[in-house]
Amino acid sequence: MSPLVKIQNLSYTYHTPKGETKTLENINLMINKGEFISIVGPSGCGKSTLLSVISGLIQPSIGEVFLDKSLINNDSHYIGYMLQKDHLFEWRTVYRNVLLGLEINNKLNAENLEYIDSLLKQYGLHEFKNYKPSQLSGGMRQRAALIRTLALKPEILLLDEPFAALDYQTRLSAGDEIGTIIKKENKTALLVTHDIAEAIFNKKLLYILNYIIYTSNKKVQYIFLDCIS
Ligand SMILES: Nc1ncnc2c1ncn2[C@@H]1O[C@H](COP(=O)(O)OP(=O)(O)OP(=O)(O)O)[C@@H](O)[C@H]1O
Repeated sequence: MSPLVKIQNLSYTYHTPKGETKTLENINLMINKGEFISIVGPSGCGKSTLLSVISGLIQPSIGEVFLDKSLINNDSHYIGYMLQKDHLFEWRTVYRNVLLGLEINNKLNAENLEYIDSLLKQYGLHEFKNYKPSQLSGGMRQRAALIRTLALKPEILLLDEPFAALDYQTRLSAGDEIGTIIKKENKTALLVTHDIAEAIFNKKLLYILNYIIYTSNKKVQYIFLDCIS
């Protein structure tokens, strides 16, 4: 089976009038379909940069990133991005927030609407669909943001510290919930975080092998956790 994402000898350097910042150096990584990978590293080590490269928002300085055997580009429909802030719009109901990606991409058809309905029902938001985002808890908001992302049926989800804005207790439960949804929907996901505990939030999902990749400016270490339960 060929990997869904293949990163080969990736380096990235930012160039600004003040100079250059070497951010990623010689990263090699393969992500198979259905895998959940966590990338852990301290602030500033290049985690968000790595996601930006994988999503095609920026091009590698050196190296290549393949998505399903093709070089990535920035209009790929393969990618769903979930950020620290949920970016739900307060002037829209939960339902109209969840529809937003489909609206923008002109994909509001019966099949997709049915899919959204089933996600809202399965993940406990259906009865809140006419609420405003401010009437939801932090964890519910993150679930709504995830459903908005899933609506476009991305092949891979890029999660950039999606729980950082939540309080500790909510972060734990939202982490579990989001991990369960991703597993149930059989999505491939890449989570970046500086929080080791968050990186293994999917511990209940009986993954036989879970990769934690620790990135730093100069090196990448792979830590393999076996049979996390
Ligand atoms: N647009 C940019 N222009 C110049 N330098 C940048 C730019 N974006 C990020 N950097 C630099 O690249 C390095 C890595 O930044 P990045 O945001 O990828 O790290 P991170 O690990 O995601 O950090 P955090 O956990 O704080 O979000 C930092 O030194 C940062 O200052």
